[in-house]
Amino acid sequence: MSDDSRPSPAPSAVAAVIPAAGRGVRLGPGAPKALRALGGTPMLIHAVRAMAASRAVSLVVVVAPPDGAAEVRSLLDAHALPERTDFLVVPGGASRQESVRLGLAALPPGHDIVLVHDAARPLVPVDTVDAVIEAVRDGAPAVVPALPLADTVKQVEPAPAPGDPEPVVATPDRSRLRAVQTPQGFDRATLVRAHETVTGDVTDDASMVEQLGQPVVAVPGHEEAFKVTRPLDLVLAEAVLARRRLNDGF
Ligand SMILES: Nc1ccn([C@@H]2O[C@H](COP(=O)(O)OP(=O)(O)OP(=O)(O)O)[C@@H](O)[C@H]2O)c(=O)n1
Ligand SMILES: C[C@](O)(CO)[C@H](O)COP(=O)(O)O
Repeated sequence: MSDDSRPSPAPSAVAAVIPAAGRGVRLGPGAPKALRALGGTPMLIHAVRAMAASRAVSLVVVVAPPDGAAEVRSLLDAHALPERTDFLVVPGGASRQESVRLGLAALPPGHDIVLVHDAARPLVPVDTVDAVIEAVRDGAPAVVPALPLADTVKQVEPAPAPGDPEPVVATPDRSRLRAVQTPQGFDRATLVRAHETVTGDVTDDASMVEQLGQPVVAVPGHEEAFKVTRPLDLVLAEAVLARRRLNDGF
């Protein structure tokens, strides 16, 4: 049989882990951030739909606030979600890293590619999700969606005394810096090893893979994949959603 006549292997199954267990302190007082409304629908539901919008994603694991797993299950039941996707809910931990680890531990066998996506990035477009998956399928152990920076970045030293200005010590070359988003995509075994091995504080999963010495690559991110962190981000998210609804004619 020639190479051309061989059937192509089935593409690896993809699961998405959505850490949604944070309080959202920077957003201000209220319900846990992932449960707050955006366009009348909980932010988490937007994030779940964004992952399930990819036809490659067959399982979504939601990592709920530690005391909110039942509420999250009810929310998933109450909102329309694609039937081709399975959903699991597990309680989260005290840090994002811990929550992702708990989500990974709940993954059944059979999903060789894992996306990790912040509930706090509810509006990531499906093309970005698919671009990350494609890069993992092409052989990268870890993939991040990333954007060039719009601002010049300064490195500072701590202020000599509280309230004093911070001394600027360097201006890194902006052309080589990227602002990194989610979903980050991984070969599952690599991500599991990273979470078993790396113990220090980190702010994203790809940096754990970097610490293993494995390559991480960046694909283009999207401006609508921004993270809802502070109150102004919620205003922007509402505006993006309103624009989408206008464009879609509903
Ligand atoms: N213990 C935690 C902390 C954070 N997250 C999740 O990690 C993502 C990114 O975190 P961030 O935006 O910092 O959310 P919060 O931790 O909720 O925000 P803050 O730091 O303002 O409290 C969010 O989807 C958040 O729910 C989590 O699952 N478990
Ligand atoms: C994972 C992340 O969204 C990539 O930019 C980011 O690092 C999360 O940071 P946070 O301070 O926990 O929101």
